[in-house]
Amino acid sequence: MRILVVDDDPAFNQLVSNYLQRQGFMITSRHSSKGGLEELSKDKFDLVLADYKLPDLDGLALIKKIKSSYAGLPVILITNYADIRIAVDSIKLGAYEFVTKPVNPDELLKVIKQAMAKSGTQEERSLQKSIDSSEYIIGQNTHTNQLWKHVTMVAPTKMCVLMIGESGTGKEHIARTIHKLSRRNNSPFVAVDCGALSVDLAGSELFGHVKGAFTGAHIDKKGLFEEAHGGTLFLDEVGNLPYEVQVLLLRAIQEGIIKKVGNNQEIKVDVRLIAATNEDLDSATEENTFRNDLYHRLNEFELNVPPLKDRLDDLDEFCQFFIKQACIELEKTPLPISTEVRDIFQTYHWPGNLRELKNIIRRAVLLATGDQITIESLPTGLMEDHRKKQATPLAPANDLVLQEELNIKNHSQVQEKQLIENALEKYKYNKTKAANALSIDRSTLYYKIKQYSIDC
Ligand SMILES: Nc1ncnc2c1ncn2[C@@H]1O[C@H](COP(=O)(O)OP(=O)(O)OP(=O)(O)O)[C@@H](O)[C@H]1O
Repeated sequence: MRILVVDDDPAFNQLVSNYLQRQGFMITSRHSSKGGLEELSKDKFDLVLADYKLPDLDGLALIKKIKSSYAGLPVILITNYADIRIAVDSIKLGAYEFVTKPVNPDELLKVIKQAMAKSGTQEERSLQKSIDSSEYIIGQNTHTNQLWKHVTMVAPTKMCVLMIGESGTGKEHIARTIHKLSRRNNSPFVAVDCGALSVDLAGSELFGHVKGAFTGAHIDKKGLFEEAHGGTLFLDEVGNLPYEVQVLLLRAIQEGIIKKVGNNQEIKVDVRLIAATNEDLDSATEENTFRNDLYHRLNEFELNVPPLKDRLDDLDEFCQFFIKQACIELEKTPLPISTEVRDIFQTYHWPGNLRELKNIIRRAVLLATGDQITIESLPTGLMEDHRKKQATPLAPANDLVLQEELNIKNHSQVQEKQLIENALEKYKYNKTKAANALSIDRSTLYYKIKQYSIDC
């Protein structure tokens, strides 16, 4: 395996090169970006290790150049910890990882091995089969730009993050990105669907059990907390957690100590928690279905993830991204979407959000026969929705009267705001009832209240 080291500090360069050679790698080292790029044009490498501070182009500019000519080649950036923003930018530009100075050789070796395992050999890369599923689209939308800023700010901390958003908006993707941008990125990211944790099994799933603890416990088992030790535990659909399990979870978070089922021995765990919900947990605490203390423990930092229909300005970028992914997976040549399809996408309300868009595009790429994606490759449900919308034009805003069956998903932003205000007023600011009347879930209502700065 060949590694290109680009660093202008001769002592550091020598040290890293010697260490990696001892680990069995073939090393070529250069002291500038220009030198590094020359090497890449002459020879094949499996990985580039680049310092940020270089005498000509800086590390970020170097990553850009490498990614434009050798897309699948993993690059690891070396920065000072004080340069955390640069490190974050490097990930956005496609770096596999960043390592901070002073470099711990074992940590470096681990990251290099992970990068190589993920990207495969030069031959595999040249087949362009690898999909970088960790790529994160920030988009143009003001709200999602702000969201990205918050993601990068909270990532390096140990704060618990609570994400609120509809299904398919990208909550797990954000959780993985936070983990990747954190200092825990060399330890595991473990995800659990809380709705699937039954009262009977939750203790054993979260904290593990010892052999003989209950009927069927034939061997000792590690729980999710232990598996995520040193890393991040992602609690998806946390609102579905049975009440009894919430108590167990709170204790584990507060004390950082767990006990396996059937054993009294205390085990210390170091886990960062990220939770996600598509419910309004605030109301759930009022209704006593979610513990208030757990809610506040998880909600040290809140992120609101908008539904796709509220970030349609990002739709084109997501389309391109998902087309690229689908084409790599299905071994097809990238193709654009027709203007007609684009118009349909722009007026659709996307109840399944990014997941729905990704699936529709994947299907369309598979079915496409010509040189672009046309309406023939769209699912019938989407086309029917479009036809219905065309057949029933919207009533002018001043004619609108709130009706129980009104669905706000079909209205413009001005109309939407008015409808939400009317619904809130009608139901005396009871958000559950207002959301029901508007046929949206409570997390969307909360998001919209914030979006339109509605006073309630
Ligand atoms: N910012 C993004 N950039 C690129 N892809 C994204 C982004 N956000 C989401 N995706 C992709 O969209 C799909 C849906 O995202 P994800 O599974 O994270 O949604 P979710 O909100 O966690 O859904 P659920 O609540 O149903 O679990 C995934 O395939 C994910 O990779």
